[in-house]
Amino acid sequence: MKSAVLVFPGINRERDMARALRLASGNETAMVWHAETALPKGTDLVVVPGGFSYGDYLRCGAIAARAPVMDAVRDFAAKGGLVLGVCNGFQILCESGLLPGVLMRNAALKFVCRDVHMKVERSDTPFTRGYNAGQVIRVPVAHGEGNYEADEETLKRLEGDGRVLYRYCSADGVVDEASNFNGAAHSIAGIVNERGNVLGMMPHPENHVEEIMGCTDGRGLFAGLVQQFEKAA
Ligand SMILES: NC(=O)CC[C@H](N)C(=O)O
Repeated sequence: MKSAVLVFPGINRERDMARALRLASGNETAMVWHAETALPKGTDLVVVPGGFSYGDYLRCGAIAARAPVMDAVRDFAAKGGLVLGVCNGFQILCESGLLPGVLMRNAALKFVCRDVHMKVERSDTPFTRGYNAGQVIRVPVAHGEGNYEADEETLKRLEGDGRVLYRYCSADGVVDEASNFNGAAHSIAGIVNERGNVLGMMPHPENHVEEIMGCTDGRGLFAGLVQQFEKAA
């Protein structure tokens, strides 16, 4: 699997992401600067990583969404290429129109940095095939604007089409107000676009991939993506 990680000024998780991708795939990852107008030839997966692009000015992700490289990402996605956005990456994908909805300030208006749990809603997608449907995984979050919101019609379509792939829950899988730490509509942690090739999620699976991190629950996402390309080869 050939992956490309985008780099914007203020991003800080790009190396964690590149490491997780390398551990899973055995290949080096291309780092692509925001001012580029093309992606490396043969790219299978584009990752928009987490951080504080452009200092979170205006709204998280609003400026990065207008960077030159995002036109190339839009073309790539339009051709069916896989795009993964994590945290600030999810915000950038929403701001760039690749995903519906918006990430608002966390309900308690505080930055939250801790481990949370989320449920994998289905396992028959490139972004979840490394897990079982209904599996509960532990993942870190670190964000101030993770409260996913969309209009009623959009939420209905997301649910009806099975496009909510990850949902916040308790350690034993209960989806309720208590486990919905940032106030997201329908406890949404991650969604895909209509075609199913663009995923945005707030938690950081790349930070739970090695024993030394205290948890390896994030591995499934990367292993599943690698499997996807092994299958295609
Ligand atoms: N870890 C991140 O990507 C943080 C995203 C964004 N800066 C926020 O605070 O919401």
